[in-house]
Amino acid sequence: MTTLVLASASPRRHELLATLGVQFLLDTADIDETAVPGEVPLTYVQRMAREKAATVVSRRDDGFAVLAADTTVVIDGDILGKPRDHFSGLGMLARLSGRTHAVITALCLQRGDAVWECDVSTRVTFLTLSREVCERYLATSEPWDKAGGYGIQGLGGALVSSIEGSYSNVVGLPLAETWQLLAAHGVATTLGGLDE
Ligand SMILES: Cc1cn([C@H]2C[C@H](O)[C@@H](COP(=O)(O)OP(=O)(O)OP(=O)(O)O)O2)c(=O)[nH]c1=O
Repeated sequence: MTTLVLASASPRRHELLATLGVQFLLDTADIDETAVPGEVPLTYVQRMAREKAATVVSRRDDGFAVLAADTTVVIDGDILGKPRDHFSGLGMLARLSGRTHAVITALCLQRGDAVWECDVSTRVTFLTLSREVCERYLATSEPWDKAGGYGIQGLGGALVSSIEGSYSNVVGLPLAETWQLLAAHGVATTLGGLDE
């Protein structure tokens, strides 16, 4: 029997994976999240997820499968990670205001030398935001640990006029694709008690 390890410090990912009803352990991978100059967003998130999984796999023996994910916000081809400070948070919200962006999550499942990957993209459209609204949102604790400087699952949901695609993907772990990835590779065979 394979033990699943979620390589993530994100409380949202912990909660979302627990929602599937699968058993798992937690570990974290501290990797350098700097993008390579010229790296396209999809290549970047895939590389991040792969590096997180590989870091945790290297600490475990063969009886473990490791799941890792990386989520980023993409607008005009640019990667918006977590805001460094108030100024960068303000810049991110100003760029997202009144426009549609993509939220991409890459998933990586690794067991021994075998690596399986998939990625999911959701289109998110923001309301037009006044400077005052941006400032008030940045005064909350929400933006700082989240790609693009907002959390759709919190007050940030009030900034979003519509989404197209997976909601759980925006929060950091697309549930349908995660379930499919785990089931396809025999890591989890029941979904909340239901057979796959
Ligand atoms: C856009 C958006 C992102 N996020 C979060 C999901 C991710 O946790 C985070 C993006 O950073 P990530 O680097 O993907 O993840 P993380 O550093 O939080 O956790 P770990 O690498 O240990 O797994 O942004 C939200 O919670 N809500 C949102 O609406």
